[in-house]
Amino acid sequence: MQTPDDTILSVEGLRVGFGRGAATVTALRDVSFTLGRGKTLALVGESGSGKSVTSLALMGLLPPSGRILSGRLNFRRSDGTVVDLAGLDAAGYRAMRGPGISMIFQEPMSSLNPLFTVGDQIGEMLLLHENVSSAQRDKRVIEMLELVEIPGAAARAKSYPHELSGGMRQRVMIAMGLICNPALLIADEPTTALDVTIQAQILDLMRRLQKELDMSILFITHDMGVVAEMADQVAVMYAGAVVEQAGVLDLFDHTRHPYTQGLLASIPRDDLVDGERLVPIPGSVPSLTALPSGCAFAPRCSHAQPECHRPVSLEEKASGHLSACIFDFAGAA
Ligand SMILES: Nc1ncnc2c1ncn2[C@@H]1O[C@H](COP(=O)(O)OP(=O)(O)OP(=O)(O)O)[C@@H](O)[C@H]1O
Repeated sequence: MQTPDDTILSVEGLRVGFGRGAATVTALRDVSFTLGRGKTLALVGESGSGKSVTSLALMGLLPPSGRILSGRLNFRRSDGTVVDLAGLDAAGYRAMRGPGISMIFQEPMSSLNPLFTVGDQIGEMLLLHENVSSAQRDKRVIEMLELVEIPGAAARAKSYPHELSGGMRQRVMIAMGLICNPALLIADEPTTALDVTIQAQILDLMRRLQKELDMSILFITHDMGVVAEMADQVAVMYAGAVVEQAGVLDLFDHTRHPYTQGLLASIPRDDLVDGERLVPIPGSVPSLTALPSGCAFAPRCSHAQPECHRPVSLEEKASGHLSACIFDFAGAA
């Protein structure tokens, strides 16, 4: 399939398994989504739906027990050529990380080395990917710390991670993610560990940097409030597959998949009036080793019919709005 010019990433039928032979557990069953150039796609879903495994597969960072079973991960490089990331070897991935795709994680303390200054760690990323002198490296590190609005950047570059607050550490992680000017940034719950004020500042910063650096962002979150603030497009995951993808307004206003409707009905909102209650989705996420046949959400779905136990795939129900439900519920949640 051709990747259109305005698409930076097109994931098609990604399947990832853990373990070997008959004991293989398929964690991603058929993940498909597209991300437009310069846009933010939020990947949303409950815990265990496969968001992190998707991002690790994209980065070539699956643990040794995990492997891509099938699928294409078409990524458009800055020079316009398209590469299938699933076909890269270790050296190919190393070259791609940094200038092509870079990732920031939820918990900076586990990603930063406590024994090195933050300046050294940001600079190391640059040395891995670009042939720069140590003076150029130090200059770029300080410029980067200024870009992520760390006050007293030159002095802060000499700090160790434990000397910084949680919000400042997350800014350092963003600086590390951006120093090689990536075309695509994968942000895995980057603000979950922060309090709401700092979270808002980090989200503002990411939006500003996205515009300035013309970057595409794959934003992983389970927080629909963050989705509403950050995303242009949304892909909703359930039990290792994407069940709905649409533009953010379309997804909120014309929710088509019953699982997404359930997710939206179960989040706290400011506009609930007295007497209105949050409605949790009944039941729990199925085990990957005992998935029902057909639609994996059917056992929890109030609209389920006998035909839901036949295979179902993600299909375009309206322009740019895809849903993996045999019915079409295009109302508000
Ligand atoms: N190393 C592993 N070995 C075996 N199974 C794994 C491994 N890593 C993840 N999985 C399984 O893959 C599935 C998807 O996990 P993943 O971490 O991607 O979910 P998630 O949507 O990111 O959840 P969370 O929001 O809690 O991070 C889960 O069922 C998980 O148990």
